[in-house]
Amino acid sequence: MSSLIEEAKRRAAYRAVDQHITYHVRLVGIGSGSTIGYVVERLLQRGKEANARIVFIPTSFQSRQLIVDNGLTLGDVDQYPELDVTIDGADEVDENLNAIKGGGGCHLREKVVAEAAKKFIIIADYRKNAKTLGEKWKQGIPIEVVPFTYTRVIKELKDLGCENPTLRMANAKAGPVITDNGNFLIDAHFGLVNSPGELLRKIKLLTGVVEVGLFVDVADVVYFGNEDGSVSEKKR
Ligand SMILES: O=C[C@H](O)[C@H](O)[C@H](O)COP(=O)(O)O
Repeated sequence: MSSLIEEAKRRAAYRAVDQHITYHVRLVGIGSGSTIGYVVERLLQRGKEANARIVFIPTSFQSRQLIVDNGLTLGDVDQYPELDVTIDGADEVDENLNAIKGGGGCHLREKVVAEAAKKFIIIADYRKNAKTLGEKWKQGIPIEVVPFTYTRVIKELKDLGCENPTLRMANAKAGPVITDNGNFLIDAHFGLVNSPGELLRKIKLLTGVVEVGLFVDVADVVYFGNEDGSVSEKKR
């Protein structure tokens, strides 16, 4: 990954921490993916004392490891159903702050932890900044499904106009990717998504679908790290 992209992720993450993890914040959701690592990096720079009063809620196995390995206090969303702030990455964000998430297959828990927070902040590099969803992210909308339903869901997605729904296959294992929740993932290509709310509702109604990687009307603020080293902010 180019250092320009990594630097863009880092700047967006640092800005989000500096602006939103303020003195009175006690419960913080920690997203998943590569960008979120820079959030933890920034938190650690603030020193032990600043983090000691905060409980961190993970959104995946990876995010849980990140919290534990860096000596932060771990909680879970079943103990804390209402959080102050959640910060997370995204695969693409449109001009209305709707997002595609789940490139790493974590979108079920990510959505729960995002919706639990009073403020949901997305951090991303410039490659993810789009006018319309589907413009830049070409890997489809991630959909978590109960394993035995996947051929049914694939058929129903085709009936909804999906171009090429594909069962996500693992790289270092034979067979499909298994999510943290023991489910399968389907990546569903719908081209440009002009009405993400409508599409989300249609997919979510398919029997066997556990969660869809469309985050509609959830984000409050998005920070994009730009190529020139600046950070842009979009607010709802
Ligand atoms: O399932 C994964 C998550 O939705 C990630 O937040 C998303 O894929 C972005 O990841 P990254 O920061 O690595 O681009």
